[in-house]
Amino acid sequence: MIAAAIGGKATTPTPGLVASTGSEFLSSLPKLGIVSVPNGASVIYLKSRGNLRIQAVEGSRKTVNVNENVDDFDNGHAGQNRSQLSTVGKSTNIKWQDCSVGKIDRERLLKQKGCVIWITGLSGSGKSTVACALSQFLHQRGKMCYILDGDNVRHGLNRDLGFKAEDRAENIRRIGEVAKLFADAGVICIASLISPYRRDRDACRALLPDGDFIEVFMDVPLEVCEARDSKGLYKLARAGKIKGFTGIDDPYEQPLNCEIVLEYKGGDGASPCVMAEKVVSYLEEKGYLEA
Ligand SMILES: Nc1ncnc2c1ncn2[C@@H]1O[C@H](COP(=O)(O)OS(=O)(=O)O)[C@@H](OP(=O)(O)O)[C@H]1O
Ligand SMILES: Nc1ncnc2c1ncn2[C@@H]1O[C@H](COP(=O)(O)OP(=O)(O)O)[C@@H](O)[C@H]1O
Repeated sequence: MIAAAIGGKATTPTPGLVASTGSEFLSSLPKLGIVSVPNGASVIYLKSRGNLRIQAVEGSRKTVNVNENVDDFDNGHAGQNRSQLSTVGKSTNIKWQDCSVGKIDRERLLKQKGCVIWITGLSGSGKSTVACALSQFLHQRGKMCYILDGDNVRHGLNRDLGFKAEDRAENIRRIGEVAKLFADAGVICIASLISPYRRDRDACRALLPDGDFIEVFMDVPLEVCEARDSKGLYKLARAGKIKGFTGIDDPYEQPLNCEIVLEYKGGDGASPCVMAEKVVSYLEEKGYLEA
């Protein structure tokens, strides 16, 4: 019955999927559980706000995807009720260590709500500039924020990664996980990286409770980014001296349903400050600047 509720008969459900089911049946389930579905995959689910949310799926032959996000979305205390030993990816026999001080407590202290503002776009589209302007505005208002810039994180945590597709995917995954920790700390985390693949961005979105992942698309034409070429990288890419450069000979997949689009308009209307103010207004409207 659980399998029917979350995965149907033949398909493997994906992490992040939310399935509704009868309330009586739902109340009979433990908060967190593992169940096998008919095609042999194991599914870890979490009860959240009257629904079942898929946390991780492991196939019978290979791991489909693993998402260790088992935050308790109902009370903001990460990991509550995770009392059993579990397997996450290659880690076996692990147990969540809980603490009585939770996300909500930290948010009250900071008078804000933790979230992730994920700025995606081509190189030269203005991601870092907007991230910095946004950080300045928030800081001036007494709000705690932190920028995870792709370029900067590649100087440390992600120094072992290059720009081939699987390295970019791992870069995005790691930054997504770190951003999630910042949000759990109550911080407004601004992630600014090209993140060219929709699937990878969506996987980061699935790590967070609904609403807390705010995707911002820098909608700037390639010609404009290339004309800016502040680092001279487009020139090198056009000359064939950099292979696999996003927008030139590597793909960029635009968001389909992002929360905010910052569109290049030319002239005064498109200054980084105006763009950052748009993000601040969104945060204000959605209640992220108060606890
Ligand atoms: N091949 C290739 N493609 C795109 N970008 C390249 C490449 N090689 C180096 N750079 C520089 O690295 C910065 C992008 O790093 P990211 O971590 O944001 O990229 S990604 O999200 O993993 O795709 C990017 O920074 P931004 O210009 O700030 O976007 C570039 O300066
Ligand atoms: N809104 C804007 N209008 C005009 N120029 C901009 C704007 N935003 C950024 N720039 C300029 O474009 C260049 C690239 O910006 P940057 O923030 O480094 O982009 P990214 O982080 O996406 O690579 C910089 O020289 C920056 O000053």
